[in-house]
Amino acid sequence: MTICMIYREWLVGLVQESTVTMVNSWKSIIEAGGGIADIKIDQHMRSFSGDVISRACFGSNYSKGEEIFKRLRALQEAASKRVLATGIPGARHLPTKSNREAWALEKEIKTLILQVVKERTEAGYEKDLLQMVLEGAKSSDLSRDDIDRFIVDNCKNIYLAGYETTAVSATWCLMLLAANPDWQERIRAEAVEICRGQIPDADMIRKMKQLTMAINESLRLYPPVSVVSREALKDMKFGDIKIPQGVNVWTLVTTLHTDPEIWGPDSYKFNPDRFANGITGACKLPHLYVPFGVGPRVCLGQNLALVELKILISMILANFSFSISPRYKHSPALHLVIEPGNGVDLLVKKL
Ligand code: HEM
Repeated sequence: MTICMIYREWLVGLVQESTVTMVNSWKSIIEAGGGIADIKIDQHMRSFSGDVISRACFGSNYSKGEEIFKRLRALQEAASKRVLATGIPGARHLPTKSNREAWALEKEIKTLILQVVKERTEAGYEKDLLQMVLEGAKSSDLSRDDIDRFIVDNCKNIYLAGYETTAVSATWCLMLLAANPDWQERIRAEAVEICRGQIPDADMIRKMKQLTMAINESLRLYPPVSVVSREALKDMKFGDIKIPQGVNVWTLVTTLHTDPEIWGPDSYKFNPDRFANGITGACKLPHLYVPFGVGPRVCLGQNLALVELKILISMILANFSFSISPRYKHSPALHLVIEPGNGVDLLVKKL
């Protein structure tokens, strides 16, 4: 067995555990509600993806990982408020109340991460992402302070890149399946036939073609990351447009993903069948579909994210049926990711 396969099995195992926890929590809520429940699903999806990323990152130091991630989430909220609230260059250096709160959180996060690192170094080897970061730091020729910063920054990056994006993707996909019961039924039939009452594993999710098509379509219509950006490292020219060195070029993902020139006249419609022959069959050129970005800086966690989405959604479909609740108000909003402005409310029944 190669190292890659060992890691894949380990990751699939921990996604399965987090999924079972999520599904059991819905079963309890539905039982308490007498067979049906009106659930705002956003927070449940966040707990699921937070659980996966804490375990993937911090292995057996997982409960301390959760503490760190709780503070990172608070920091992320504070940061998005600060950016939206002022917009004044340099304002993030002023000792305002919210800045002081953010600085205190930063300090706590650093202390907690370095505490886990110390425990880990004393306890020995584990196969999690923290271990990979530590080994990356060890093989560099950075100074002690820079090593600490490297470790703290990488742990923060993994969390910020992998938590909200996966949670919001699952939320949008479930909303679309609730609004399209024919597709919900098709994917459920596929999941039930392939899994036969078992928890889906890597082989099973590979066989789930309809589910893959629906996830692709959901990431097309609601890509969590709205902009893929690149800085011009030298003066460049695209056609007639001159781009001076240092300028950031933003590609608007939603615009690319819904252009009728690229996707055809039904570009705003939920139609997973367009992915029946993969991404190349769905649009004019495959690099116009970029939910995970493109090129050498493409998302490092895309395989993990797809495993998470496939195991979670197929398990939910095998255990529950659901429709849109009358409480739901459709209002996609751009915060750090494109998320449902008022959350997603589903009426969920146990099968
Ligand atoms: C559905 C979920 C996810 C979506 C839609 C997503 C999307 C993206 C996008 C659009 C980028 C920028 C790529 C570019 O500039 O070309 C990115 C980068 C990145 N993502 Fe994800 N991501 C997801 C989940 C994850 C997960 C679960 C992890 C980690 C466990 C992760 C780790 C990263 C990292 C480390 C980068 C930076 C790569 C680099 O700069 O070299 N992502 N992601």
